[in-house]
Amino acid sequence: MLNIFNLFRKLIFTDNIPAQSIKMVKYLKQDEAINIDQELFDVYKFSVDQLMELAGLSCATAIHKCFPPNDYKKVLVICGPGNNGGDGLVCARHMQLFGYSSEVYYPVQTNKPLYCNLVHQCINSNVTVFNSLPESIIGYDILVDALFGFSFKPPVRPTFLNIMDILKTTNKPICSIDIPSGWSIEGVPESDGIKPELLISLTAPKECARSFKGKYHYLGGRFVPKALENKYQLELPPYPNAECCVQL
Ligand SMILES: NC(=O)C1=CN([C@@H]2O[C@H](COP(=O)(O)OP(=O)(O)OC[C@H]3O[C@@H](n4cnc5c(N)ncnc54)[C@H](O)[C@@H]3O)[C@@H](O)[C@H]2O)[C@@H](O)CC1
Ligand SMILES: [K+]
Repeated sequence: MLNIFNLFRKLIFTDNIPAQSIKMVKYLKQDEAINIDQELFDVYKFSVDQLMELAGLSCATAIHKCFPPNDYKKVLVICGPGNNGGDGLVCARHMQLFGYSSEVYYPVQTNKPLYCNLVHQCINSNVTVFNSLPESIIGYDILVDALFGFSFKPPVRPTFLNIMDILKTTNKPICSIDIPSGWSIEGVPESDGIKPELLISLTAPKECARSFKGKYHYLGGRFVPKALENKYQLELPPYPNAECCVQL
């Protein structure tokens, strides 16, 4: 029902933007996503932690819209070894501030200051961070998948197979940050791949998001300068007012 409504809204109007001015958002290939990321740092001089904070905040906000803490109190955020995992650490901290009880499973940690600080911030915001898998995920209401983002190259390495199996077989709602983990960025997902209910694409959706069949698809990471958007012809949808995420 919601998807039909959104399709109708997209065809007719988007927040008072006339139909003729709406273009389809671009879906990025892996190398485009990597190049845009690099340009944000090298040309536009953003720092990683700046963008990560905005990305993680937009994910927490989108999750709040779809799975509010009154109904989905206890959350496990599963963080991988790269920047996708960093987004997850930021997201977990903001979710705690939003009224969730958040915990983090972060199996492969680095000693880079950025990540040590993010872990420190979590712990000091009453977010428990585990490096071994909790015995059971029965007690959690939602799972946030921040394992792998646009730099993922299949197949999944052995260290992450257990948690990937849990994500593949759980009936808890999964919220995936940027990419549903394990999906190839440009390909079609395997039939036994993870099936998130919410996908928050960051900067712009990636090719694999065309196969997303979950209930909610949001765009977050509202930090793309107009010149960069134009250069890569991203055709981003307008974000409503001061929102940090928008439903696609
Ligand atoms: N420009 C953007 O759009 C921004 C992107 N950010 C996030 O950064 C992510 C990309 O981060 P990274 O480039 O660090 O990469 P990822 O976080 O996607 O993953 C890289 C890590 O995963 C490991 N890995 C890759 N393939 C694997 C496999 N098959 N099995 C096990 N481990 C594997 C790599 O060794 C590396 O440690 C994005 O998806 C997004 O979440 C945000 O932090 C900030 C802004
Ligand atoms: K992910």
